[in-house]
Amino acid sequence: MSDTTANSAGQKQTHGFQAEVKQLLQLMIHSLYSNKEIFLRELVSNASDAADKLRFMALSDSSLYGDDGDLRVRISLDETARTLTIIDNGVGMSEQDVISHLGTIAKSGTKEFFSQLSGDQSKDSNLIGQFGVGFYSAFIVADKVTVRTRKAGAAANEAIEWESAGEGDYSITPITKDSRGTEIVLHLREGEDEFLSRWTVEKIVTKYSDHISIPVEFWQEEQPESEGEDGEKVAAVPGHWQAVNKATALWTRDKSELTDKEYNEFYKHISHDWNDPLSWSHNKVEGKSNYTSLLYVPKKAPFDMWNRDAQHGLKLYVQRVFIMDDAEQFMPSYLRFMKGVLDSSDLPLNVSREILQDTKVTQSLRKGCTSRTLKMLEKLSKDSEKYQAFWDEFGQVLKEGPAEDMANKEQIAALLRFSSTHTDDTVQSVSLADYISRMKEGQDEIYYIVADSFAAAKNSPHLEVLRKKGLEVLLLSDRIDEWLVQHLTDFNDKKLRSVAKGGLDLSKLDDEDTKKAQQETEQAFASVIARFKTALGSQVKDVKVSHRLTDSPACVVTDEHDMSTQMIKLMESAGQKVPEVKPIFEINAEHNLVKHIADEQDEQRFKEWSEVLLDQALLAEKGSLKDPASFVNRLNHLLLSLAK
Ligand SMILES: Nc1ncnc2c1ncn2[C@@H]1O[C@H](COP(=O)(O)OP(=O)(O)OP(=O)(O)O)[C@@H](O)[C@H]1O
Repeated sequence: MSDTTANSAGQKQTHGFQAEVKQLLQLMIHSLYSNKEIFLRELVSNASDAADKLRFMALSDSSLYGDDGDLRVRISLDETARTLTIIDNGVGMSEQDVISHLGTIAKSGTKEFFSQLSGDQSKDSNLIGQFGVGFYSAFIVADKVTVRTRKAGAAANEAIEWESAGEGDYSITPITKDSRGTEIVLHLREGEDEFLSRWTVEKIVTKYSDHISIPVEFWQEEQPESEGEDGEKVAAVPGHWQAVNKATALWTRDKSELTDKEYNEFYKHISHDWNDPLSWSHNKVEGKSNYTSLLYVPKKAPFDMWNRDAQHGLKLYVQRVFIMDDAEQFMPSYLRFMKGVLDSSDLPLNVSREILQDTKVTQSLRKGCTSRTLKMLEKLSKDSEKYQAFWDEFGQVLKEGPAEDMANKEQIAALLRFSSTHTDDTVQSVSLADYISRMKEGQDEIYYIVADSFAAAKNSPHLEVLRKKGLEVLLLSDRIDEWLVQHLTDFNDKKLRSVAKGGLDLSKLDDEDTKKAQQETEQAFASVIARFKTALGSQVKDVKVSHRLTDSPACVVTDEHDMSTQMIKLMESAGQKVPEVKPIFEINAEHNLVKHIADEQDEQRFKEWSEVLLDQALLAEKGSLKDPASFVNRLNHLLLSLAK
């Protein structure tokens, strides 16, 4: 069966696996055992990728095909030797390729993956699935794997044999291999005889790899001449390789003839994800633009979603010829979690990443894919359970949308979900439309607060009067939120309004009696306010009677057009110089502590109280003080004087 011979000139060398590979192999063998048949999916998937890569290289050098242009994968079983062999005539590997691909893990997210392992087998098996199992899954069922490979364009005697028992090391030997491509021989472990059964293996291949676009073939034994039902002679059929799959690119097939299972398996093939996708959208566009897109929303975020250098994007084909993986030009960054295939008839076959950067075709494809994705998410949002699962994984990325994509701002805003005082729950499930539907009569703005944490937002003194009036407030505490509200200033003609800023005016919602009472308090308190202003001097921009507090004695707010506290913190943490922003100090005239201070006749003591009150308010707002020691000293001094 094998077309290889040992290369007498070559020396066998032994190499150690990278430490992570050893760990991954151990984990895989133990955690994925109950799902062991997936090794076939992984190896057939790699063979199909190898065919795609060869086709791509042959676009510029068709001699790479040699006399072997029909790309395919073959699977053969040998009961006596107890081996299962997968043979492709794809791109193959050089010695260097073999060492770097089959001895190390060169993937972004590797560190995060290993740091998240828990030792719990079922949890870890899911993590491995998400991370991608790939070639090493062969060791779930094999106690020895032999790979023989010859790279396209290399001579027969430049082939390589890689062999390992999946423990600490592997060997590499130069060999002679007559044909191009890769042959992977799995020496099955004791007890894995089911993978020697043609029927079983064929069934698994059909289950997982029906969508593979090249033929997956099994050997069909010779059929001797026989007699038909009516005694007629049926000619002998010689032994031949026969495909068990449809071998057409799945996205070129008609939607109506594709099953969910096929879509799911295809997703796993292109994404290297373990889970089924959450949803997909398959579209053929004809007319001004001609392309087919098959876009998937994954269930789980990849390990490297927050890594700026991580690769993402669609698999690009031009007229069914694979061109590149991770073509990021067709999706905006805030949709970088999307997976899928784009097959364009308008791009040239020799298109490169550089050319893609700024062609009209790219722009129109990007527009099409973006709009398709947003529609898909909108549809998904009708199923609140599924959409919540999506939001919990990818919501933070989608929140980058309004800043990045002005044209689709309103549509993206409709997809956003927040925590709010309606539920007071950390789960972000409130849409802006939900919020608007609950707005009180006379309310024409969407209220929000941005804080460092959910607890800080939820317990902020700024919410006191809004809670009392039954006005809902969005509780924002993700890192991206301050950035989001800078760009998302309104939705459905309703302005978004920070409750921590000076411009908040709830008087429209108050009845005449309340307004009158407020005016009276302001007048009665005018002299106390003047004392506060003198006592605090340049520490504050202004001092006012507050109408937003019920339980707290005081709070600070930023002037409507000043930079918000949260924005200042973000800029400071990014090492940027921020101009000093003085707070407006608001006093709750009804609070007993404030009444006590107002009665204080000693101006020195009044100043101390004012400063303690201001520091308290700053602490509640920012979570820290510039000079905490002085605050503690002043507070202790006052406490002592009260204790006397
Ligand atoms: N049959 C093959 N022909 C040519 N190259 C191959 C073949 N099988 C594996 N490789 C090379 O080895 C690399 C590693 O394969 P492996 O399956 O472990 O990872 P992957 O396919 O890149 O991603 P994943 O681990 O998510 O499946 C591949 O990217 C490819 O370069």
